[in-house]
Amino acid sequence: MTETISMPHPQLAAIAVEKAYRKDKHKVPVLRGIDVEVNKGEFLSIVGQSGSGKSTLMHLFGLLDTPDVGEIHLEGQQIDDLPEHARDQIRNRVFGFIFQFYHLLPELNLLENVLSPLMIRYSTWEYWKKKKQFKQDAMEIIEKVGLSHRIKHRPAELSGGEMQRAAIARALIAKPQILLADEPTGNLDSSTGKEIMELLTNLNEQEQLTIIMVTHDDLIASQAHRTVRLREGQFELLGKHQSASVPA
Ligand SMILES: Nc1ncnc2c1ncn2[C@@H]1O[C@H](COP(=O)(O)OP(=O)(O)OP(=O)(O)O)[C@@H](O)[C@H]1O
Repeated sequence: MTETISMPHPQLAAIAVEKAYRKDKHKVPVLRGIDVEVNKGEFLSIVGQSGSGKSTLMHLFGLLDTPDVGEIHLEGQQIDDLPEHARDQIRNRVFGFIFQFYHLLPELNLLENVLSPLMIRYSTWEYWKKKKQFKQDAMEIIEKVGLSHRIKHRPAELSGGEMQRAAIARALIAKPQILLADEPTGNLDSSTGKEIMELLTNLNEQEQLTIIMVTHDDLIASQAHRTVRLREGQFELLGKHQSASVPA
């Protein structure tokens, strides 16, 4: 009798994913058969030339868009074909997003920005009932990203690095399992970028937070466990970095 060994599923996977956009009457292929598996606790970086489809792939992972062909799986289950409300729930509860230009709300202070995902997730009544706990959680996260001295500041009163830290705190308040970071250091000088990378690496190592990061910068990319390069709509595997261990 042959014994079947069931392998654990990767946390997130793209399977034979294709995506094209329409420009005038033409179909412009961007992703032409992407296969990638990401394990829990892994830090993956995605590099590639401008226009190679990095953000498109992140949008597909985070259920902000759907593939034309292929599937996105979470813990072995297809998620790209779920009804919209189920996709919304997964997007809000599983994924955290950070972007190159932070996307903080200018009229809210830092603490309010960090709390904003919870204001959206819960009804007004539920939010007010749990507000004390939420505020305490937010203060802990703000301390973790090193911004306790800035809670009343609005985004315009923060530096670029501080705004990115605030955006990271806002992503963390919803306790995501996977952080999708699109050019998180793209708007920062190199030493501030290094500090943000230290913060992301700590979150990955200490909290087993899975991170998928898009970057133009090979040096930044090399701090992840593994880098994949998008070229002509497909992945060119670059392999594991020597310096970091990849969770099984
Ligand atoms: N909504 C859209 N409609 C039409 N074309 C799009 C759309 N989004 C992206 N594209 C096109 O798809 C291609 C890939 O875009 P994408 O933003 O994924 O690339 P990228 O690798 O992230 O680029 P960059 O590094 O410059 O941010 C580009 O040619 C872009 O113009």
